Amino acid sequence: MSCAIPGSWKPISERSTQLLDFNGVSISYGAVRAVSELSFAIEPGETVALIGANGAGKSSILKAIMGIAPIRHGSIVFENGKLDGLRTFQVVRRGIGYSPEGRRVFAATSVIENLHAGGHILPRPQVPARLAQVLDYFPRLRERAHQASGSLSGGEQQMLAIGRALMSRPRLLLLDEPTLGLAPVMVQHIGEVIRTVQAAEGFAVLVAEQNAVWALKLAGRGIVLEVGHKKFQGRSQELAQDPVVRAAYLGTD
Ligand SMILES: Nc1ncnc2c1ncn2[C@@H]1O[C@H](COP(=O)(O)OP(=O)(O)OP(=O)(O)O)[C@@H](O)[C@H]1O
Repeated sequence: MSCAIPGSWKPISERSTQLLDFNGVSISYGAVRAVSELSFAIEPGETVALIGANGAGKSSILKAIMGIAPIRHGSIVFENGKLDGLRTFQVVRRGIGYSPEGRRVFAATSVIENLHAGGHILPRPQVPARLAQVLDYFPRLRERAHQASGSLSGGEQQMLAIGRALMSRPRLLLLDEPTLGLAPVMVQHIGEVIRTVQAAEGFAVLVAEQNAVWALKLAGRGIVLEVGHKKFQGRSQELAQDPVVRAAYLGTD
């Protein structure tokens, strides 16, 4: 097994400004082991891509951070506080936003109501300003503010899911398969919006994606997973040029 570890990648003990420390974490669903003793860290403001085939464990990692998937071993530390055992709303309160796989917008309620749901941890007086800011980031959502969310296109629902996650002003944004099922033009647009908002707000992003080409363009670093194990990690450019990674995960050789 080859593993690209660039010079800039330092062991956790040598880092000073770590935002998230995912440390030796195993995730199991009954007898099914989804992730085995996996470790990685995220620094403030950076974007990290989790890539790998179906069932590699990408979603489970995000769900474990959000307190949705069960952690069997290891610990998850965010800004020096353990997340283990916290419920999802408590994780959001700590500063992590989550856009789940499949968007999971509340279909019968309006765009505005969905966004309000994402902002429930904010002090009430701050909600209108944050709502206006998120609608500035996504003008299409402003145009559709009072429309039922279930009537939006797939791309618009994805924007809504990201906008809802942004409402809580996260310092780490988790995105699960944000390009799934979207047309190429929308895939590109979603990437541009994420980059623009991130530049404005400075949060870090952890994105789980099967579209490895897109994810490695968005992210500075990538972690390639195979059945719950880290197979490769490195700077995105290096991974994108690695012949083994290209053949196995990028559909190129
Ligand atoms: N709720 C669950 N109950 C039992 N097994 C599960 C559950 N969720 C995930 N798994 C299993 O855990 C493993 C990892 O799944 P996970 O969804 O994390 O992978 P993934 O890389 O995100 O794949 P996908 O892109 O298909 O979502 C798979 O073998 C999957 O079948």
